[in-house]
Amino acid sequence: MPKVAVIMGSKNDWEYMKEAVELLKQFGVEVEARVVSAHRTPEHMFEFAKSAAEKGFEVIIAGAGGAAHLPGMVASLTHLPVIGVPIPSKHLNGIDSLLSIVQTPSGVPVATVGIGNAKNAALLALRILGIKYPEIAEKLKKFAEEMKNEVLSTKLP
Ligand SMILES: Nc1c(C(=O)O)ncn1[C@@H]1O[C@H](COP(=O)(O)O)[C@@H](O)[C@H]1O
Repeated sequence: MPKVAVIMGSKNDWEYMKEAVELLKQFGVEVEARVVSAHRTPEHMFEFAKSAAEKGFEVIIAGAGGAAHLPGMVASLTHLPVIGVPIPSKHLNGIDSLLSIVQTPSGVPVATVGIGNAKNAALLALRILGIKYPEIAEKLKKFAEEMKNEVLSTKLP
């Protein structure tokens, strides 16, 4: 069973990040979710990122808000794909989070989704896993088909 780590800078990010966890689980992916902060728990972040591949994780999803350094710092310490979720922040509505995550320096890629869009982070992780696991690729096709049918059957008042 593929394994994805879903990390976040604060327990307060869970209200957004739980969406990614739920969707990944629906697709039969093993998920480990935990709070890891580059700012508040730097040693723990280092240890987590350095050992993530050895522990069998194949993709890391990292959510952070404000000065959102977590996804980029984790990406600098592992060769695994890292998907960043900019968490809406109190003062700047997540624009700060988005720019902090998307503007990593050349050489340290973080695939960045929209502000608060943990669902897309999960779907992107599933697409990455789908390269290796045909059953996930199949489920993604079904998911897209269902979404299409839902849109096509929409009746406006
Ligand atoms: N951006 C980071 C990092 C980091 O990047 O290491 N650690 C925590 N945070 C963010 O701070 C915001 C406020 O956190 P609190 O609500 O706990 O004060 C959260 O959105 C978290 O992701």
